[in-house]
Amino acid sequence: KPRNFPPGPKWLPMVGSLPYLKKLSRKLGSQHRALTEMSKQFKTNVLGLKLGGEVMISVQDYETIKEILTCEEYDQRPNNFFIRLRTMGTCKGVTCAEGKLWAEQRSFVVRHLRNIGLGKEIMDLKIQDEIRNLFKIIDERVEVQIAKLLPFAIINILWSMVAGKRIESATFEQNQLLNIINKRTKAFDMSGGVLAQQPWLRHIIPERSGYNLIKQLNKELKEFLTQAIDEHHASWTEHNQEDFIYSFITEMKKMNGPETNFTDEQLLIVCLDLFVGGFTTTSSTLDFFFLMMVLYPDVQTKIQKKLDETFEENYQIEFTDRHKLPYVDAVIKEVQRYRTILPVIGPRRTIKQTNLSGYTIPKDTTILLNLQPTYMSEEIWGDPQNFRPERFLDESGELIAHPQFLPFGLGKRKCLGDAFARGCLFIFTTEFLRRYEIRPLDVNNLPSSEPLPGLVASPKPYFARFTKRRK
Ligand code: HEM
Repeated sequence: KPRNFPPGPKWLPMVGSLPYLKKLSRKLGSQHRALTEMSKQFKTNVLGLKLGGEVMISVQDYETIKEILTCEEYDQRPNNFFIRLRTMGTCKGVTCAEGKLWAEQRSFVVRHLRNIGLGKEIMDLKIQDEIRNLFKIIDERVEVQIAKLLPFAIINILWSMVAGKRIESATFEQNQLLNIINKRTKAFDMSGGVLAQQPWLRHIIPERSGYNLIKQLNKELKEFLTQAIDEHHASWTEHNQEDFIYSFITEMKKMNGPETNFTDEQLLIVCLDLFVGGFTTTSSTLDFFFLMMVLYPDVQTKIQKKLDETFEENYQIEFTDRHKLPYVDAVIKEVQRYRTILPVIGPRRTIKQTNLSGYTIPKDTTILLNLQPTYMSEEIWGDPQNFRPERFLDESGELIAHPQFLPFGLGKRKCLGDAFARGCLFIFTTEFLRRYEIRPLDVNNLPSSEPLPGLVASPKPYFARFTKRRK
C-alpha cells in the first residue's frame, strides 16, 4: 500500500480487496452497505481499497464528502476501461470529459438547455402532454405497474427537448433501447464493476462482465442518435433553434475549424450523457414516490387535501406552483432521502497527490462518495429510519434547507439536469395524486420498499391499484 494510505482490508495479488468487498456486498445486499460496514470495522470515514488494478477510496461522512465535491483536485472522473467503453471509446461528452473540454461543453449544455426551456413553462407543457398520455393508459387498467410506464414518458419529455420529437414505439413497454439502458443500470454499480477493475475478464466472460451488454447498448444508441443528428443536419436553418441538437449544430457552423470541440462525435456523446443520466434517475425516483404513497396512505391523503384546497379542478399544475405546496416538496425530498436512488455518487479521481483527513491519497486514485451513512445518520436526522416528510418543514410549514441533503450533488459537477428532474417530480406527483387514489392490491401483503441495487437503485417490481378520484 502507498505510505499513509487510509485503512482498509488487505490487498491480495491481482485482485486486491475485491473478494472481500464482493463477499460483504453479497451478504448485506448492496455495495454501499458493504462500504459502510467496512468503514465501521476499520474505524475510519475514509476507507482505502484496491479493486483489481484500481486504487480506490470510499468516503462516508458529510464533511469529507463536501470537501471533495467543492475542491478542484477531485473534479475529474476515473480513466478506466468501463468509463471509456461507456463513452464509446472517447473521452468526450460532459459526464466523463475533463479539463477545458468539460468546462466548455458543460457551460454550453447548461446554457442551451435553459434557452430551449428547461425549468420553464415550455417544459411544463411537455410534461403535461406525457402525463395526459399516461392517464389514458392507466384509466383502462385496474392494476398498474407504474415502473413500466414512467420511463417512456420521461424519455419522451427529455427527447422532445433534445431532439424536438417523441420516440415512437409500437409497444413502448418493450422498447428495445430503454430495456437495454435499464439492464445496464442493474448490471453495474458506481465503481464500474469488473470492466473497471479487471477489464481483461471481458475476453473470458463477455456476458457476465457486462461487456456484451454495453457493446449492444453502444451500437443501438449510436444508430438511434446518429439518425437524429443526421436528420437535424438535413433540416437545419439558422431559424431552427427550438431543440438542443439544432443549437449545437449552429455552434458547429460558427466554430468550424480543426481546433473546435463542436463536432458530430461530441454531440453524439452529449446526447448519450443526457439520455443515460436523465431517465432512469428521474423515473426510479418517481417509482419510489408512488411506492411510498402506497405504503403511507396518510401522507397521500394529506397531499390530496392540500391539492384540492389549492387548485381548481381543470387547472394545469406548473413547476412554479411548488411554492404554494411546500408539503409536497417535503414529501419528494423525504422520498429522495429515505430511498435514495444514488446512495453512492461519483466516481471521481484525484488529479494529483492530495491530503484528505490526514491521509495521503496518491494521484489517479478513484473516489466513491457514500451518502447513505449521511442520510441515515441519527445525529443529523434524529429518527432517520422513519419516513417523515415533516423533517423538511419548519413550524410554520415552510421548507427547511438541510445542507447534508445532496440528491443532485454539489460543486462544479453538480447535476445539470436538476431543473428537469425537479419539474418532472413535482408535476407528475401532483397531477397523479389529484387524479388517482393509489392503493395496494392487498393490504395484508404490502410491497417491499427494500431497494434493488445498481448504478441507480429502484424499487422491486410492484403493482398498485390506481382508482380515479373523480368520475
Ligand atoms: C432525480 C433525478 C436525478 C438525480 C438524483 C441526479 C443526480 C446526479 C448527481 C448526484 C450528479 C453528480 C455526480 C458527481 O458529483 O460526480 C449528477 C450529474 C449529472 N447529471 Fe444528474 N441526476 C438526475 C437527473 C438528471 C437529468 C434529468 C439529467 C439530464 C437532463 C442529468 C444529467 C446529468 C449529467 C450530464 C451529469 C454529469 C455532470 C458533470 O459531470 O459535469 N441528471 N446527477
